[in-house]
Amino acid sequence: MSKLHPVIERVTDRVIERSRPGRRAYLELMEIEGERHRDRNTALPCSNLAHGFAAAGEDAESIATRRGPNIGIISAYNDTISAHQPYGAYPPQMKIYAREVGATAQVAGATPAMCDGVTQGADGMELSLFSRDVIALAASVGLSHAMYDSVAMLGICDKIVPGLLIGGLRYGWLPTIFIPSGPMPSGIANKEKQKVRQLYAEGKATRAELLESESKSYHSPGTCTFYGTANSNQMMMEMMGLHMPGAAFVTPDSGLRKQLTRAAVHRLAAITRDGDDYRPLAHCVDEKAIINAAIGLLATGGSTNHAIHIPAFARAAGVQIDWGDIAEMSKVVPLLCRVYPNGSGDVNHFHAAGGMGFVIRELLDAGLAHRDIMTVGGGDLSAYAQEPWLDGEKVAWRDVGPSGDAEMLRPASEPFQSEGGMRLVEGNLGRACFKTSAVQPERWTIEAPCRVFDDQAQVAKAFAAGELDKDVIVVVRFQGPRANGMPELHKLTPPLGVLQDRGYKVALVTDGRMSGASGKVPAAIHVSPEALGDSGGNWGPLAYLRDGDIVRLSAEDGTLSTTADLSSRQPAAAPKPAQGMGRELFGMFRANADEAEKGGSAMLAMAGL
Ligand SMILES: O=C(O)[C@H](O)[C@@H](O)[C@H](O)[C@H](O)COP(=O)(O)O
Repeated sequence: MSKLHPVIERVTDRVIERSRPGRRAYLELMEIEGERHRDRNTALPCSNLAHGFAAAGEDAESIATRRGPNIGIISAYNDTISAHQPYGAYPPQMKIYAREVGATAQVAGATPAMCDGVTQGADGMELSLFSRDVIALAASVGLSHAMYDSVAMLGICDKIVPGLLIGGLRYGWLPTIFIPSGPMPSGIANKEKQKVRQLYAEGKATRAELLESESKSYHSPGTCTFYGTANSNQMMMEMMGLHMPGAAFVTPDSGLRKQLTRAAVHRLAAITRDGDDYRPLAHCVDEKAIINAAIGLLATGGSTNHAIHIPAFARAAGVQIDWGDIAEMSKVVPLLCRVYPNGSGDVNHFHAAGGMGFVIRELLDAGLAHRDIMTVGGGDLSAYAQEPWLDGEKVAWRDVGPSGDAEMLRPASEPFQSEGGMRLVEGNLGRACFKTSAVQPERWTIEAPCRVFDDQAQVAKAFAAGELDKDVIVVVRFQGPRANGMPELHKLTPPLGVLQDRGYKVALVTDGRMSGASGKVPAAIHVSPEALGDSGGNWGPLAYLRDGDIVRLSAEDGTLSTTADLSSRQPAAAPKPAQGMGRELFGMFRANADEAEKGGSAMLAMAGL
């Protein structure tokens, strides 16, 4: 068995040490809660219990007499978001699978699920990050019925998995499995789609041509096929051992998908407190599992959104991890994958080439991931270094061979880069993330005069007027959690991509987010502290920048700085919080949110986590 890399060991020890009081308090609470709910039927008075099974039909008696485990399903189903559309059919099917092993299943609750693709560049995007916390709250409400012995989480997309995980972790005495439904089949190549978008941005393609190309990309139920936030979530659930092994990227209507879901339900009946293989979520998600999630992100060049979500869900488990920890590991975790936007193939091609089983085997063999974590699949993370297949009617697992496509997936001994896909940049403009995996190394350093904007629409206008046809660092500020909920600014990619292709040195600096689908243009994102002042009147450095200031952004030497003297300036006036599209209702989330590096969450901050 390979020895753990000393840097991974050092970072893990540091995270364990830093988290000691929080982790202890969390585990103590979970232990007390688990004991209190050990026998849910005596814990719940009869009238309460009867309310809970009144509509359970043929399962009512079993629930009433506690004949077998009762699985709570938290579903983020809706049929507008393509990845979640298949979930509509899941609960009735899951109830049948539960009965096969003497268990029952009930839908404990539903959560919202928003699609960042639908809301990209639109007002609704300002609710997106906070929707993660709404989902955590909604999951918590569902589980508060206290009727369950284990939990099935039905959620895939960007904020949904982190939100479900945060909610689930507060019920961490319950064993919990995430059940994905898989990617849609590949449509038009993602690079083709981007090309048409750039042509449209330049006025060289019509709206009809653009819509035709987009509909060839987004064309059926299932997760979008680029390696963005949703698919990075799936990767993380594998790295943390919270899926059935290898469930991430099996297409929605395949027989294998069905059998994986069936196996997950059977497993949920087997790993409860009453059995002899108890696997509570609180013990599965420990410091090592959280470190594994970050390592997976680095090794695969995953979504930058997880630089925000990992610290957030870690807090829900009593663990503190920050960008310094992730950046230190990035120096030794090699980049093993090139999936669009970091390459040209999509997640279906990635899966066919060996997928997550290959990545996990390589990381484990090179001592770059923690093997000794408690997983839901059984045993430790070794089970996830395999791939599922159909042996007759049943799912079985087998070893993964060599990479089926060296342009997309490489062994740890011959990686695409000797380091991971993300770097920390910092200086007198703050601290930010730079996703290196999608950017050509010759663009890792950009130094140029900046143009400062207070929203993305102003950038589009300046681009259309030709004002950005030069070497420029585009600063988009007042996009942090407190200012406007920290939207993704992915709509900036086509115009900035056009400028880059015209031969200019371009970069983006923002306290907002980019999408997991963003790439190509160098960007310092999630700049912390954000520009908008906090309750103590401390404004972030971006609030003091002016047009023409020289800004240096370098992933090579880890810099984000300006030569301008900001000390004698007043901060710029911040735009007023926007109204409409429900944004006014989210005032309390904005007012109390903490910095992106901590997860950008009012809910966690106010909970004292
Ligand atoms: O973080 C993400 O992964 C994105 O938010 C993603 O959820 C969204 O759908 C993209 O905006 C679409 O990306 P394309 O530009 O590839 O269509």
